[in-house]
Amino acid sequence: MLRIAVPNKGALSGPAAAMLHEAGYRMRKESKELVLVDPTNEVEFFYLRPKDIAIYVSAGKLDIGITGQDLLIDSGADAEVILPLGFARSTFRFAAKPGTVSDIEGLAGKTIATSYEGIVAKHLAESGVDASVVHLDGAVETAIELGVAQVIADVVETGTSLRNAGLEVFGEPIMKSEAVVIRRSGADGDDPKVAQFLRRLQGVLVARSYVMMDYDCRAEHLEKAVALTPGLESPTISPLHNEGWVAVRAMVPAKEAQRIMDDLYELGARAILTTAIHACRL
Ligand SMILES: Nc1ncnc2c1ncn2[C@@H]1O[C@H](COP(=O)(O)OP(=O)(O)OP(=O)(O)O)[C@@H](O)[C@H]1O
Ligand SMILES: O=P(O)(O)OC[C@H]1O[C@H](OP(=O)(O)OP(=O)(O)O)[C@H](O)[C@@H]1O
Ligand SMILES: [Mg+2]
Repeated sequence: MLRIAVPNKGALSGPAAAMLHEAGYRMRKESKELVLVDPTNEVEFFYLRPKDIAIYVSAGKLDIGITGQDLLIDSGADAEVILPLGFARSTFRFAAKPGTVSDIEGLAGKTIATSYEGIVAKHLAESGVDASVVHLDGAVETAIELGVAQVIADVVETGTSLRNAGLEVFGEPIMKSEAVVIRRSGADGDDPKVAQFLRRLQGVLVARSYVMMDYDCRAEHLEKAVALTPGLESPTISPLHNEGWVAVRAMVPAKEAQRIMDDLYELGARAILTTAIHACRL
């Protein structure tokens, strides 16, 4: 049985559950379930706090886990990223009241509130800045107004939380993050059960970002049409009953599908269709 740590709550838990469901795994029905066995797929899911997942995985009894890259770094746990998952994308930044602190040197002697002490301490040490760090569990944006700190370091996605608190980011982003699959550093890289799990998630990532495109075009336009839809390996070309026409089938990036359909139409292609891909193994 493959033993997998998954986030039990917070920003990562919903999207992680959705991705696992799309990959064909059983999901818990009730948010109080701590462990779920999926015998058909030979996996066991452990629902854990996102911040703790890297620590559990590095301890060795769980094979892999889904967490945030920032949480992995913050924990200092001996685990490594094996697959980025493309959701829960965020940056990690310093922020303060406008006109107070505006660069990293200005942090000297200040108090910084954060839920990510590990990342902040590492960054301050690397920058050679001496500042105090106070740990808060969440809602860090309020810490300045309530006199706990002069600066915060927190996850920023849209910036809405900072704006609502009247704060402004300063300095370069401390790090970028997204959800990732991790394993213990130095774990067996060839474990077939892990490889199969990763292939399933990669299948979901591809299915989400590509569509299947079908169209008919005149044989003399085929080269130009294929240049627009080269597919992943090579498009499938089938003869049509009408002489001089062919049918083309290729995967295209979903984001570019509408532009490609316009270009194909201009070229004389017709019956241009896109269909969603539900799963795949490349
Ligand atoms: N608004 C957001 N947009 C994108 N990613 C986010 C957002 N908030 C948190 N994350 C990411 O989610 C992970 C944090 O998950 P966690 O569950 O600890 O946070 P949370 O949703 O703020 O929950 P909590 O309420 O327990 O603090 C981190 O990897 C972080 O970068
Ligand atoms: O830039 P934004 O789009 O506003 O997103 C970032 C905010 O989202 C998260 O907070 P959450 O809602 O999880 O509350 P928390 O502070 O209690 O963690 C994060 O901690 C930031 O506060
Ligand atoms: Mg939070």
